[in-house]
Amino acid sequence: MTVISLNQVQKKYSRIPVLTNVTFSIKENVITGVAGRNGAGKTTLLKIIAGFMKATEGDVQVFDENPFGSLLVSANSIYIDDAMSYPNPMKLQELLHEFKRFYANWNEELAMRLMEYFAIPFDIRYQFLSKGKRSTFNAIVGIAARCSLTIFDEPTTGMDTAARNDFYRALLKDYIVNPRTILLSSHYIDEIQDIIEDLLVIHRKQVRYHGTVSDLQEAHLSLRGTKEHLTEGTLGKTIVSKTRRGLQEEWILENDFSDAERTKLSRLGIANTTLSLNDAYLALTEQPRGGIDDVFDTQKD
Ligand SMILES: Nc1ncnc2c1ncn2[C@@H]1O[C@H](COP(=O)(O)OP(=O)(O)OP(=O)(O)O)[C@@H](O)[C@H]1O
Repeated sequence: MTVISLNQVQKKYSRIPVLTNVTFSIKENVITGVAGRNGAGKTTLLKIIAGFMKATEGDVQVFDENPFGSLLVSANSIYIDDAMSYPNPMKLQELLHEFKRFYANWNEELAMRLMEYFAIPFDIRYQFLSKGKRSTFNAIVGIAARCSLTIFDEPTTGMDTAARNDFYRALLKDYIVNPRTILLSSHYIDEIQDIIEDLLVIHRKQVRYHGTVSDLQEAHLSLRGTKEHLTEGTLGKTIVSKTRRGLQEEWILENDFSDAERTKLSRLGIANTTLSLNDAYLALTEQPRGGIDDVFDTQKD
């Protein structure tokens, strides 16, 4: 069953477009990573899906309804980010009590066990928690709510490495037993790659990629060699990026090489490897040509 469906969605802030022609759909019970450079439009997209803001144009369907103002969507979804706010006077234990009333699938025992594991005091107000502990508390709420649609927008902001690892592990363990549709935005692809099945990449206001992690990795090839050999071996190919590596260069290209073309690469002494997910993602979203090297390159050709 399709849980989220966007068709030709556009979003403008004060007439300035930040999302254009966004079309994709997400099936039930899949964990999808949402990635993109700073300012790409991830938060805007996630808030449109959560029903917090309206798209300027296009059709948005969540659980077969327009999420904006939908009771069905708000009752079955949770949106967690680092800007959560709760009523000031309430202590965490009182908040947890309220969540139990609000979220139909709330698992109190799990919430309590996670609070204890992450050493979060119950008898304190949210605003007095440290930055990392706030994120951890929000993450616990996101997991324990067990909503059919769970949206985490950069949930690990401020968490230390151990807490980040534990959060992703807890989320995955709970998801395996209680599958739901999860959107998880992060700038750290390495951290989420073991738990996501699909990746949605927003770039230049549009969907640059939506598909499986493995398909993305196979879509590109990394080649290392001298500039002359690389130029000869990649004639007519689409070059995504070029980076200096000492005396050699690393070029990332779209992977449409035939067997004969790969043989030619070997003959020229060019090493070819598939990319890590993070490198494949960077290849999609970095500037073409030399990237940051160009800034320092005073001898451009
Ligand atoms: N309320 C707003 N009014 C005007 N412009 C906005 C507003 N909110 C966001 N923007 C702009 O919309 C664009 C997308 O912002 P958004 O927060 O969705 O990006 P993001 O991908 O989540 O960024 P980041 O990775 O830095 O968190 C940015 O250029 C941002 O400056």
